[in-house]
Amino acid sequence: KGDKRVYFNNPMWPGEAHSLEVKNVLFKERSKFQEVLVFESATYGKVLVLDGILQLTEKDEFAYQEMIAHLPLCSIKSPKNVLVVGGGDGGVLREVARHSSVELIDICEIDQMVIDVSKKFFPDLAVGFEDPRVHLHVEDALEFIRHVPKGKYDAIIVDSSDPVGPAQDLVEKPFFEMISNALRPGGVLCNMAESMWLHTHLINDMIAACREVFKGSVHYAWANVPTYPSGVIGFILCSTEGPHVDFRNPVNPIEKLEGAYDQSEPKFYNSQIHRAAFALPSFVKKQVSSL
Ligand SMILES: NCCCN[C@H]1CC[C@H](N)CC1
Repeated sequence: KGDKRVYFNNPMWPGEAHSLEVKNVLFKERSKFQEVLVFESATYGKVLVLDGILQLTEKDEFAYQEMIAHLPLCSIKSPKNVLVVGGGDGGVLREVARHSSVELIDICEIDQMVIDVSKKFFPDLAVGFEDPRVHLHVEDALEFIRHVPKGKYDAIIVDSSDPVGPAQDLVEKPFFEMISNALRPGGVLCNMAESMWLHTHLINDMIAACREVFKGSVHYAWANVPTYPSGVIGFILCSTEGPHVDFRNPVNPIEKLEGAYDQSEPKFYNSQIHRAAFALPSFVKKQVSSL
């Protein structure tokens, strides 16, 4: 058939590979941290790839950006101060900005090239940077979080790439301890947590570390994102000791929020999907509860 394809094979998911047909390559350079690739796909719009790992496509990015933002923010009454770690494409910022109670959105992204590339090729995601509440910090999150005053944030969202390379430190206990310190009592963390089909050990290690650090509650949730490996992506939701957070009953339902950018509702997230995200297949329940 002669179509050109990019193959997403990686040692993290041996023996398998997802591929997308390429129409043309739009950008390919090495930043200080990683290779940044943008291509126009045949059927999923433009695609962002970091070190050979698919980060997002225009067609299905909203599933991930909405879930990682609204699962935590709809679980607490009126979030005010929010920190986004990673997320340099701006998609999570776009979703956080839907919450009118939010007054401050700090974002800490290590790679300026990701931000520049998103503004050039993914304007519907980079729109997130235009909100006046957004304060951009281009630096290593490990350094940034070390200097955050105790209890500053109501919610922290870690929109990281895979823990190989720049994001390696973001899945370890010292980082979680600094995150916990930066959250108020009853504050919430939402962390990208890979695939229940592919990353059992990593998920176990992350949940075990979170259970030691976060004395409120720790839950695993998941969503379908067709272009991520195995078609699903997980999230770990944690709350610090203090006012109880019941992640499975959103106290701040999205239905009553109006979009900061347009009046359209989120395209994937809603209160039923919120509840469903915490319903786990039995093999995962057993694995997670046994930790
Ligand atoms: N902000 C774009 C999404 C980044 N999250 C992805 C989740 C799946 C991973 N294999 C790669 C990063």
